[in-house]
Amino acid sequence: MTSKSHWKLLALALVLVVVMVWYSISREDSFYFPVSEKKEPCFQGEAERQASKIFGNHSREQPIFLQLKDYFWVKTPSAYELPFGTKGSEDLLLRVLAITSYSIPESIQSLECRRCVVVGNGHRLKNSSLGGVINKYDVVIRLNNAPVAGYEGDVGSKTTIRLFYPESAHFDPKIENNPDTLLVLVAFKAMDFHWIETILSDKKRVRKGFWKQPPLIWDVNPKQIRILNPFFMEIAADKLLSLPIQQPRKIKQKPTTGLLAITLALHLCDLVHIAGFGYPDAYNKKQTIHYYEQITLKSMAGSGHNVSQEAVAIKRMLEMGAVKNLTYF
Ligand SMILES: CC(=O)N[C@H]1[C@H]([C@H](O)[C@H](O)CO)O[C@](OP(=O)(O)OC[C@H]2O[C@@H](n3ccc(N)nc3=O)[C@H](O)[C@@H]2O)(C(=O)O)C[C@@H]1O
Ligand SMILES: CC(=O)N[C@@H]1[C@@H](O)[C@H](O[C@@H]2O[C@H](CO)[C@H](O)[C@H](O)[C@H]2O)[C@@H](CO)O[C@H]1O
Repeated sequence: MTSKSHWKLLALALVLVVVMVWYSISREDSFYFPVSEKKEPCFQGEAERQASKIFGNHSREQPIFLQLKDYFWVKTPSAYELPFGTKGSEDLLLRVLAITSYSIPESIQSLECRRCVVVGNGHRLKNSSLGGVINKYDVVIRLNNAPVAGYEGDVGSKTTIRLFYPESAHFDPKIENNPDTLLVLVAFKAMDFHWIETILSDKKRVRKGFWKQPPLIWDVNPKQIRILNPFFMEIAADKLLSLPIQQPRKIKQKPTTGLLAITLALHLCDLVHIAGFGYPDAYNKKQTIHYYEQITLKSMAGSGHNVSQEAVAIKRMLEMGAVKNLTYF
């Protein structure tokens, strides 16, 4: 080989290496951890230790779900209105808590170490083949109306907890959940409590007051329903996003349901993994955001979310090891 062609080959190899390095940096694969077939080792109290660094020492004292006794026997005062507290919604809430439950199921309670995965609705779950891995966690947390049927290979089929609000409730909850899935209501406004009360007590439905028509008939067992303590929305907003809690603005800034679910998992679990989190860059106007439907970032205008700020918060949690990511970020 002549020395000229030798140099050409070397230059080609160099270009190849540069392209490979650039590709892996651009995908930020540093926050991807390879999935192993074995269960990750779980250390009791680990998430609690991490959560106390982010949220402070006392957040663990808060109940995960709202309880009747705190509104019936003792009137627990709340400093904030929904979605960050229950101030002003107590009477409605009292009626809802009288017909729902607040317990953490025995199947979770009895675990020595709680391995949890929070499944975001992001497009990067598509063709991920993570279904089997997701199903192995003790607790699988899903969000809104994200489907499972037809997507089992990528997202799994087990749903231990699903967070939702009336506008994000799946019209047929039986298809996308397991019979014992906990359906956890995240209330943003008093009407959200009113909606669940009318559904469960079969009272006259109200159609006004929602930004999207929620189901009017919803086939669920009241024993499956829980009401998320708005405290978790408050600390996600305050400690993860530094948002003001009292906002005069019409479009209130608030955490996404996914960030709220990670906050919840850090208080409920011992190990927290996430999958399907991460939005396209703002200039990427054509990229679809969900694994199950074709919609873009444009659909989120007016939602009161700051997805780039949330990405910073998630990266911080990944860097400190509070959570691990099954997809790339
Ligand atoms: C039009 C609109 O209001 N869309 C909102 C939708 C919509 O209400 C429901 O899907 C029901 O139809 O809900 C939201 O979110 P959404 O239901 O899209 O997604 C659930 C959570 O997954 C994470 N996610 C999603 C897509 C993506 N590319 N990257 C992600 O990280 C986010 O953490 C997100 O919270 C919501 O509740 O937060 C936030 C969205 O703003
Ligand atoms: C005042 C009002 O109803 N605002 C609505 C927002 O709450 C709503 O955002 C949506 O509100 C939900 C709570 O109800 C969740 O926070 C969701 O993440 C968020 O996107 C947007 C959706 O396009 O429509 C406005 O009219």
